[in-house]
Amino acid sequence: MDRITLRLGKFPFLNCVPIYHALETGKVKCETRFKIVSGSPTETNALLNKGELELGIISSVAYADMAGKCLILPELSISSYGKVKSVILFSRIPITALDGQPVMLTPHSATSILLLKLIFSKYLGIQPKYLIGEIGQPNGEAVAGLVIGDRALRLQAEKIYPYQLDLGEVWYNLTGLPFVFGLFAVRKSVWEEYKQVVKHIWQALLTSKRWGLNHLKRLARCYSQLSLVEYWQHLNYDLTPLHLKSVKLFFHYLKEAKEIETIPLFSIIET
Ligand SMILES: C=C(O[C@@H]1C=C(C(=O)O)C=C[C@H]1O)C(=O)O
Repeated sequence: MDRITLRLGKFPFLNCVPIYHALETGKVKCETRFKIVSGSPTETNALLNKGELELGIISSVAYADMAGKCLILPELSISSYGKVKSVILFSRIPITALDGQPVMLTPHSATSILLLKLIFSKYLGIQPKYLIGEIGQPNGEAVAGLVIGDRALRLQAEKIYPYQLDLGEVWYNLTGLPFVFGLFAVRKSVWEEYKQVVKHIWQALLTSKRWGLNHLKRLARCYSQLSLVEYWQHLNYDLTPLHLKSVKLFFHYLKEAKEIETIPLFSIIET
């Protein structure tokens, strides 16, 4: 029996709870030994790229760089059909007035940053001045900023910024497609050597996701926040042909905008 311990990447965001909770808490058993490593999207992207993770969630756009060394795990993603609620551009002034204005881009994101740039350049015809960092710092010069994850949920509740753009909603209105923020990937070399082990953990993730989606209220109570049920219901965790069509369209636009060099082939593990 293989005694490898797989390092499985996860985001430290509430969006991951429905997929990971049952697996992390042992409610769903997995024959494979694994260790969960938590990091922001830019961190898990880099760790998987360097081989410091064997598999896990990454920004969807990171796959464009890593397609040579990674494969996609089926039936899993972090997506939304419309409002995502945790990928938001917050602004002090109307969004259409942001031309030439400083806009902060969170350093934790890869995909959402490019989606925002695309929305500005392709659909709004606006060219803000991009800076990397988080909004809300004292003396910060930015009038607007892209925020992802739990901080985006909190900022929305605080209502400090009067103008807000939900990027999942914009993509859906423009394309009629779900937007795929995160994909699950495994390193090719790991898949080649440990197919059964990878399949075990993939199956455990699917079982854990099913458990999570059937117990959203119970999960929300763990965080003493019943409103999380509605948040999680806005998210979608599948990877259907429609999701893949959407990622391909997104990559096509990114290539047009010279943000990525090539559109990769989408290689999914055979299960
Ligand atoms: C849905 C979200 O989007 C996240 C944003 C990502 C990115 O911008 O690279 C990647 C994965 C997602 O989990 C979120 O932050 O809640």
